[in-house]
Amino acid sequence: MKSEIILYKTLPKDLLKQLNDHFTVHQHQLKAEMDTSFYKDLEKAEGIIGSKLQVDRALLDRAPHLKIVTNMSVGYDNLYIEELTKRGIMATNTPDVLTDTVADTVFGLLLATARRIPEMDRFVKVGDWKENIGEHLYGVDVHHKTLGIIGMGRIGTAVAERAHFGFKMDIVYHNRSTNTYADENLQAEYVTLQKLLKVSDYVLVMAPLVRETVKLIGQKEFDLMKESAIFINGSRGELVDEMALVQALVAKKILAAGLDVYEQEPVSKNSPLLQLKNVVTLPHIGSATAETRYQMAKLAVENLVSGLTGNRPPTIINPEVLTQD
Ligand SMILES: NC(=O)C1=CN([C@@H]2O[C@H](COP(=O)(O)OP(=O)(O)OC[C@H]3O[C@@H](n4cnc5c(N)ncnc54)[C@H](OP(=O)(O)O)[C@@H]3O)[C@@H](O)[C@H]2O)C=CC1
Ligand SMILES: O=CC(=O)O
Repeated sequence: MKSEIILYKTLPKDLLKQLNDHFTVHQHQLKAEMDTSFYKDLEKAEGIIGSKLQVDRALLDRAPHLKIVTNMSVGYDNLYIEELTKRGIMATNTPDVLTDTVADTVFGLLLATARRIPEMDRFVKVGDWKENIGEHLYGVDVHHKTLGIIGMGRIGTAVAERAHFGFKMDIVYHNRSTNTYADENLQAEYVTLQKLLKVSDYVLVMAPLVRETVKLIGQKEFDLMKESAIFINGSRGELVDEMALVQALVAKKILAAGLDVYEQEPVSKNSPLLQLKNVVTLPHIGSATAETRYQMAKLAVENLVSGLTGNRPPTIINPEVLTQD
């Protein structure tokens, strides 16, 4: 008999076929509150595949046969990894295949914020371009400035490569450990978080959301930044105290911000961030290109098929479950 699995994301036809060849697939929509039919299928499911579903103890209690949770994203803050591991359930994510695409998005966001590209686009389209623009609409340079990266991992490093080779920027970074590749190849300098905030023209947050990084950047951190600093968040909204960010922007403690992620997603249309001209907002599109989303879905399917056919999933997060009794 085929294993039963839950799919809660749309897949390209060929990948859906692959799943149907191996499993009985129950398709659901991700909702804030999953409905009764989802929980009915969850009772029999050996695998689940999709992204953003909160996999917590309450959900796992309703999934007695679950063997693998396959996240179609690199971030896995929606998964309670310790609990999954305790229960011997595999968890997988999709690293690497999205790194360059997310780095492109982040660098695009940085450029758009510095050079006020969305604002200038509106300026032209509403017919305000009647003579040469004045100084009040000037942007600021990106090349040869200092970029501070909090979270110099795969994506942080790919952003640093763009900054170093393409824009001749100086790179400082903060992690819990040093990044030898970045030190040796990008002349990046490991610094304390305080120093990074003080010296950077651009501050980029690219660390994962874990207990220690919740509200890592708040009022105290914005106070340390330069008045000319541009703040970019490409990781998760919860790493930033959003009210403190609004206050820093309104009080002109920093110059501008570029955001792909928010404390609450989709961001509320009443969020003060949306009223500020010096904020560039994207709808969490870091990896959202057709090619990369396909590669992420392909890797997720590979993880699921491997995990449920007795093979090691290529990007397992908690490999210790494979050797548990
Ligand atoms: N906007 C979007 O669409 C996307 C957002 N993301 C987000 O980006 C994050 C990073 O992805 P990726 O680069 O692949 O992950 P990596 O694990 O490769 O990099 C994360 C980096 O953060 C550092 N880090 C971890 N904890 C801390 C901490 N407490 N303080 C400072 N640095 C820390 C790690 O270094 P060390 O262990 O030495 O501390 C590591 O260098 C994902 O977790 C996800 O949340 C990812 C893809 C798309
Ligand atoms: O936010 C996206 C991810 O892949 O993580």
